[in-house]
Amino acid sequence: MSKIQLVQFDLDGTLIDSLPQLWQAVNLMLVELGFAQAPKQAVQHWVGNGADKLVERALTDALGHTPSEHEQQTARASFDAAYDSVAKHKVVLYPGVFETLNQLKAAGKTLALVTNKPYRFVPDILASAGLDEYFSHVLGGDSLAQKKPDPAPLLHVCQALNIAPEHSIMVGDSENDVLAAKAAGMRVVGVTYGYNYGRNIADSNPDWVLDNIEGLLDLLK
Ligand SMILES: O=C(O)COP(=O)(O)O
Ligand SMILES: [Mg+2]
Repeated sequence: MSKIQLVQFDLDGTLIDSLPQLWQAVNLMLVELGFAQAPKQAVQHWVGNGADKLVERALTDALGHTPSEHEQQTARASFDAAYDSVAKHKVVLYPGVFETLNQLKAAGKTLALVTNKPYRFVPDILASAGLDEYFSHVLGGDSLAQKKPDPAPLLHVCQALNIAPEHSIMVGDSENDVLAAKAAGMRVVGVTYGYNYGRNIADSNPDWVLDNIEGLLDLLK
């Protein structure tokens, strides 16, 4: 695996445990709209396809039906304001993240971040986590017309850096990461400690499954 030049990372559920802040923001939104709060596990299962889907899933659960365009827009504005106020609070990195990123950098790998989270939230979260100096490229879920599981963001990063997909690897916690990487012609590592709608990442058949991100260092030797 020494041929790998570029490592593309997912953010939520892979590098940081953002569920506490996402849960809090969803509940601030639900309360503002007059609904009951949602349990943490429900929110965990709604994360993965960006903020619009998170809001739509929470609203569908609260309303008992699919929200109208107007309901969705009102809720999304409420969620954005709430998440703006809490997203960068006490950002918790998973064990081994700094060590792994530092060693990959020291080994000369290029690192990129491809998240489905709307871009506007990402720089502050990275700065708060101490991760703002690591990535040559950072894409949010709304940076391009397509988001994961579409391969477009991963291929965009490869093209921008002039690195072939077979010389890149994706690391993520969700089937969206696995599907995007496979469609991009890239190998993929699934981490077991993230969200993935409460499902086992091994079921999505990533090329490797890791319980701790530090396992990457052995893989990429
Ligand atoms: O915002 C989401 O739904 C998931 O974000 P991620 O792609 O960083 O896991
Ligand atoms: Mg994720």
